[in-house]
Amino acid sequence: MTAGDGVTPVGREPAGPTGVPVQASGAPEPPAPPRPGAERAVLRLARPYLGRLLGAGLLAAATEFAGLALMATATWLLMSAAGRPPLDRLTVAIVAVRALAVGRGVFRYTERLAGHDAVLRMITDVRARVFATLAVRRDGADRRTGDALSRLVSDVEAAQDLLLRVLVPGAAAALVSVLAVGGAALISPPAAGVLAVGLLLAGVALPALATRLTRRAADEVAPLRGALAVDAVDLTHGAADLAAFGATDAALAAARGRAGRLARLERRLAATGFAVDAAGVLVGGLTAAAVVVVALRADVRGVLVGVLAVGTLAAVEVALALVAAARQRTQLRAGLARVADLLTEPAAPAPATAAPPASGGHDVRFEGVTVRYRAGAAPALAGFDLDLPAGRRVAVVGPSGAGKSTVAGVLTGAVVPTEGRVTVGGTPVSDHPADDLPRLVGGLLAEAYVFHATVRENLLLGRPDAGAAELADATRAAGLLDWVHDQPDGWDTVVGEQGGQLSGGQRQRLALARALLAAPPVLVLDEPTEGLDPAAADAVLASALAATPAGHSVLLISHRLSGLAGLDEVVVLEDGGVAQRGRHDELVARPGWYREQWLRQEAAERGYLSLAP
Ligand SMILES: Nc1ncnc2c1ncn2[C@@H]1O[C@H](COP(=O)(O)OP(=O)(O)OP(=O)(O)O)[C@@H](O)[C@H]1O
Repeated sequence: MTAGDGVTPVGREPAGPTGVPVQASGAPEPPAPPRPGAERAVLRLARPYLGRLLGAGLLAAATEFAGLALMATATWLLMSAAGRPPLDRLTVAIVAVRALAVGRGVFRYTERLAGHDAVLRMITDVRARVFATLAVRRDGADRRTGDALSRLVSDVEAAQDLLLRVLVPGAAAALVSVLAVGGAALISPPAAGVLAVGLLLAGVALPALATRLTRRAADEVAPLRGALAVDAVDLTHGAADLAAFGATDAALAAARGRAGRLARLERRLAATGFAVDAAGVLVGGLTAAAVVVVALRADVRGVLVGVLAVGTLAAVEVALALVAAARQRTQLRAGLARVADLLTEPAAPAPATAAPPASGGHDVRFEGVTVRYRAGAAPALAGFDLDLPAGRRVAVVGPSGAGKSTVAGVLTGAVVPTEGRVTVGGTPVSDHPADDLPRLVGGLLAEAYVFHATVRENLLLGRPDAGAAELADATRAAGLLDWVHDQPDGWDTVVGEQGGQLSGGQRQRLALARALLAAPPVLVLDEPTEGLDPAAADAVLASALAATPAGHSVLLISHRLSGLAGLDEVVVLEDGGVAQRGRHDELVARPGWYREQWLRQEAAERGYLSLAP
């Protein structure tokens, strides 16, 4: 039962690589280089906050400039004070030092406030877009919870860091470097030339070197983190199965291998970072020395030489922020590319036209629907036709893999047909607004999720405004009411994560009750009695059908043929095509898969087979 899991058949695949393809050895394949334009795709979402970001950038530049000016003025003040001049010659400098010290703190504070305000607003948009895309994404690879979580949390933070740690400080450092050269030129143009060279080394050459040295390792980090998040989810959720198959050690070893590789990469990145930082300090010292020599040769004397030396050290330090920004940018590339993959994808299958609302009724029609999940593979559904006018009840049966769940997936919009179309109320499913379709079509889909909440909360998801009587009716129809009454906490019984504190049958009944409570006009029931013994299955199916309001249509997907006698039509699917169709008694009378299977199931369930030799 895989069709309803949300997949995109061939030709509709979303763009871009996802996660880390893991080789049998457990070592991740080298990542594809992040595609260009990822930053642009993310930054496009920052547009509404451009004013705030510009403000933050200017405040950051003001902070750095105040720091630089503070160092230069303080140096001038200290050196001048050593000559014991009259106090009034120092007054302006004293006031300037105080003002710059206070101003720097104020600028820094307001810059952080403005920058974070803009970025947190933008991140909210990014997260909402990423979440919306993940929620409807149709390729199997991205159904991995860990990877999705990693994209939502750490990759999205890359977008935040791109602005706060790369663009804003980078732009501020570049601006202040230019101002520093201008300031030095007022004292000595040749010294300013040397300073410019030093700043170019610190702000251009070193960042380029840092990028070159760390790019490859950095590109591997984000997908590896995603893979580790997948490991964490698999190891936790699959712990019992891994133990049952004696595979725990191998799975742990593979995860440990990835964790070790991540640690090695991060160590390498840190070591390269330290080396580049050390080179930055060296550049600062050498530039200051060269500036002093050139200034002395240019006849600059006394206090101003000291101001130039200290100012140079401070300016180079400001320019070195560009090294940190470049390093950060390199490390963010892969994460940004993973986010951009999702941002550049349509968040949901957009309606082609403004769809007419539910006034079209809820007649359902499948017209030549073909679904092909993979290129070259046989179609899961081939030219499937079905009429399900309002009030009709149809069962789709057939052997495993025949395409039954795919029919349900196409009807609920989870699977997009490769050819043909499905209409509800005359409007193609893909043209119904995403919010409207579940009100028309819904029910119990394959692998229905039961939440870690109370029985009541799980049920109310189907219809939030349901009253006590409606809750009881739906639960009774699903055969779960006695169990609820037997629980000490009754409706407030917590069912555990993924319904883990329920038996398989109880979980299925709870999901069925929720579907019955929701009572959409087109009720899809995909294997509603899975996990129940034959007698219970017959009883539950009968009561569920009886509880469905007249006028509502039912599409029942089932591998059991019992209890179908009351339905208007039974469609037998084989290899994606319709092999037989008719009412139950007609099909039982005719030779074919249905009759054979019916006789076999009847015999097995009545225990006759056990009497066979
Ligand atoms: N998400 C998917 N990706 C690729 N192939 C898929 C996917 N879902 C289903 N298929 C393939 O499509 C075919 C039909 O699958 P489907 O789940 O519709 O069959 P089914 O009749 O419901 O089977 P079952 O009774 O075992 O649940 C199968 O061959 C299956 O392998």
